[in-house]
Amino acid sequence: MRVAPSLLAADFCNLRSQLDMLNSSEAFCLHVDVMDGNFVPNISIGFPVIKAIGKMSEKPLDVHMMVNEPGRYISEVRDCGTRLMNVHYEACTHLNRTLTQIRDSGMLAGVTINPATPVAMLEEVIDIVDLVLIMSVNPGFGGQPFIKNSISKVTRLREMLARHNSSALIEVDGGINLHTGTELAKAGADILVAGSYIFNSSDPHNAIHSLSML
Ligand SMILES: O=C(CO)[C@@H](O)[C@H](O)COP(=O)(O)O
Repeated sequence: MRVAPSLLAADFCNLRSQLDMLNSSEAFCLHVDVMDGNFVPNISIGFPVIKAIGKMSEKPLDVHMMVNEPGRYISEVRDCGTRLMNVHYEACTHLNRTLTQIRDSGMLAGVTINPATPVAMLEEVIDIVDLVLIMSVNPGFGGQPFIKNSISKVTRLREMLARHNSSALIEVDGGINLHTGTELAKAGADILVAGSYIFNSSDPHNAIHSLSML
């Protein structure tokens, strides 16, 4: 299993040491949450901080834009050294255009769906995405309980990808631990995003390792 630690749960007073730990871990990429206080109720970090993270990270950045109309920020996200930009289905008026522009900018394009959004809504864009992120909590906060129907959404998405002969990856984010991660692995998830499970652990390195063994 590929593991994407969510930096939202990291100790921002000690970002350098947190990134050193992640650089030497089995993490596949770093998941960076951007919140605008509008699409989601919370506000997190912006481009100057992400750029600094990009300079220190040896892992690719997976930037999750919890922002209305994220297409306005494609060049800023790319200039932070981002490998993959995730935008919400619910936040883009012109989703096809935004995903195409992300790819044209040289990044991989990810589309994200909220817990209440059916997988079927992705049918018309699935051929132009590199990754689908299924939110297994309502976005905006770390530490929330896992929403169980996310598991059957992974199954349905796996079927859709097969029908389209797509190699897009399936990422799941929110309430991930060894138990929920095991269920998601069985359903066909490729990447697990985890915040609290990793950063609240007394041994974050080992927490990443344990998820990577699923
Ligand atoms: O995007 C989000 C929340 O909006 C997530 O990335 C959380 O940060 C995951 O946190 P845990 O549920 O693993 O604590």
